[in-house]
Amino acid sequence: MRNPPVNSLSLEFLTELLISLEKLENDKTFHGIIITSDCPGIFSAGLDLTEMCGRDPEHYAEYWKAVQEMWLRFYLSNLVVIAAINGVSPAGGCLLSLTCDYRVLANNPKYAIGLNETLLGIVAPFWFKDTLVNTIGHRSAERALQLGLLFPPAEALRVGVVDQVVPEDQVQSTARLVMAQWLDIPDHARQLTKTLMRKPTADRLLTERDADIQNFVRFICKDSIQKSLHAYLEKLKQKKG
Ligand SMILES: CCCC/C=C/CC(=O)SCCNC(=O)CCNC(=O)[C@H](O)C(C)(C)COP(=O)(O)OP(=O)(O)OC[C@H]1O[C@@H](n2cnc3c(N)ncnc32)[C@H](O)[C@@H]1OP(=O)(O)O
Repeated sequence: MRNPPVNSLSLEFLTELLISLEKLENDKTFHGIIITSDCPGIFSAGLDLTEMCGRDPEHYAEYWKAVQEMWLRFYLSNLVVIAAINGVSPAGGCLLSLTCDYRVLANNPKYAIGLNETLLGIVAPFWFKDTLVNTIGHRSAERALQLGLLFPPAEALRVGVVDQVVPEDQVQSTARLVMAQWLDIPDHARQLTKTLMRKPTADRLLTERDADIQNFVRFICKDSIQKSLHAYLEKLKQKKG
C-alpha cells in the first residue's frame, strides 16, 4: 500500500485497492497476495477521517459502500491473503488485516494494532465486531472493542489478533514463507473451506447492506459525532506543534 503519509483508506485509495485485487483475482497465474505498507512505521491509519467529516450525506453513503466492498471482497477472496504488518494499524487498518488469512506483525513496540473506534467516540459496526470475534473469540473481542484496545506486538500475539510476531527485518520473508505453506494446500479444498468458514459472516452484511449504509449516514451526520471527529483530526494536526 502506498498512500502517503499514513495509508489512510480514502475513497480513491479503496477504489485502487479493489481494482488491484480484481486484476490479481482475474489473472489465473496468481494464487496469493501479501498486503504490506510502503509508508515507514505505518501499516494503515484506518479509514480516512476527512471522508467522514464535513461532507454531505451522499458522500458518506458512497464512502461507506466502498468500505463495505473492501471488507467483503478481501474477506471472501479466493486468493490466499497474508498481511505483513510493518507498522501501526489502528481501526480500519486493523480491519483490513483481519480480512486476511494470516497476519505477521513486526516486533516493534510502536506497532500497535486494534479496533480503537470507541476512543474516537464512534462505534465499530457489527461486521467489524463479527470479524474480530471470529479472530479472537467473544470475550476478548468484547473487552477489546469496549476499551478500544490497541495491542502492542506481544499482547496482539497473546490475544490472537496476529498469528506471528517476528523481528522487523523478517516480516516480508516470513510472510513469503507462510505463503508457500498455504499454497502447498490443494487450492480448491482450501478455497471451499475458506468460504465455509466466512460466508455466514459475510452474508449477514450482504443482507443488511443498505440498512448498514443508512445507519452509518445517520450516525456520522450527528452534530456530536461530527464535532468529536473534527476535534480528533485537529488534535492529530496540532500534534506536530
Ligand atoms: C459507524 C462509524 C464507524 C466508523 C469506523 C471508523 C474506523 C476508522 O478507521 S476511523 C480512523 C481511525 N484511525 C486513527 O485513529 C488513526 C489516526 N492517526 C494516528 O493515530 C496517526 O496519524 C498515526 C499513528 C497513524 C501516524 O502518526 P504520525 O505521527 O506518523 O503521523 P501524523 O502526523 O499523525 O499524521 C500525518 C497526517 O495524516 C493525517 N492523518 C492521520 N490519520 C488519518 C486518518 N485516519 N484519516 C485522515 N488523515 C489522517 C494527519 O492528520 C496528518 O495530516 P496533516 O499532515 O495534514 O497534519
